[in-house]
Amino acid sequence: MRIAVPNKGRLHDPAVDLLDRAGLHVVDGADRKLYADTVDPDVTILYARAADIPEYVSDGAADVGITGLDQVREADAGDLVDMLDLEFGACKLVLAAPEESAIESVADLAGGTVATEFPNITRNYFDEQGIDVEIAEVSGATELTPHVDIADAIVDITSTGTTLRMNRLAVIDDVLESSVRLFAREDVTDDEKVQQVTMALRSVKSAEGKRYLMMNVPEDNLEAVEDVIPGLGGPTIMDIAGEEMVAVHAVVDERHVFETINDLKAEGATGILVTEIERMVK
Ligand SMILES: Nc1ncnc2c1ncn2[C@@H]1O[C@H](COP(=O)(O)OP(=O)(O)OP(=O)(O)O)[C@@H](O)[C@H]1O
Ligand SMILES: O=P(O)(O)OC[C@H]1O[C@H](OP(=O)(O)OP(=O)(O)O)[C@H](O)[C@@H]1O
Ligand SMILES: [Mg+2]
Repeated sequence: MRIAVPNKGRLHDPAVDLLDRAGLHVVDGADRKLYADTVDPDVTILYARAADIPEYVSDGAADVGITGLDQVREADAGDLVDMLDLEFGACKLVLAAPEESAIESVADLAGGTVATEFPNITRNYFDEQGIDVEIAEVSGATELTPHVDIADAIVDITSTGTTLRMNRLAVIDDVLESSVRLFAREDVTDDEKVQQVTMALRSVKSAEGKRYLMMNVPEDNLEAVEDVIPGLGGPTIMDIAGEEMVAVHAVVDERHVFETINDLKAEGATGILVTEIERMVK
């Protein structure tokens, strides 16, 4: 089974880090190599440009790929199945025009020109709106084009909004919300290895933002303690030999840890430990 992973750019490090946390450590992955092995002899990595990954997966050079939804939509590369939202690389494709221009809605662009690195997404967007525009494909610095009379508006990626602001461009409409996903070719979604890799990555995502609480609780207060531990199924309770205390383990949302610990202390819990969780396999 082969996984296509971004070879450089902003998606490379988080993708490799995620595979690592899923236990799929890359071995012998020296810089600038095309392929790398992983600790699983049946799983190899193919390093490719984020924009090429959809095509590589649909053509069979890899079976699954890690790349942005924007890249998959732009590639129009056969039927890729969105297996899992990996939740990094979040950004939006937006339609934007110069702040001082007369363009205030999509309709104002009829007969105009829109510059973009995403001609297919842009074409589909305007087709759906029933608005006829010329599309000027560029390969970067899209934000400059409206200021040099190449285009009236752009469709481009924004995340913090800094680049749009610096170029005095106002958002007219959201075109696509994107984040990095695990994609699989349709014919391999049920393969055992594909399922195993998906499960491993999902287990890392499930553990993010969760903490493991361990504590000792007087037997008599157990019910009260169970009441203050929020959600995620009942806690695990273990007898402590020869004592009138029980050990309680539970998974809680990180956001609730501060409050929960205060509540637990009030109910007589002692020796409370809070630890991170690497993976949660359901
Ligand atoms: N602010 C952002 N700008 C660009 N891409 C982003 C941003 N936030 C998330 N992404 C995602 O990263 C992808 C771009 O990956 P890419 O490998 O091209 O990174 P890069 O750092 O822009 O490298 P390059 O120098 O090749 O442009 C986008 O298609 C999108 O899915
Ligand atoms: O909303 P912001 O946080 O400002 O991010 C958006 C900018 O980031 C990307 O460029 P990138 O840094 O990838 O440079 P590039 O044009 O060389 O790809 C993208 O093309 C936008 O220009
Ligand atoms: Mg870029």
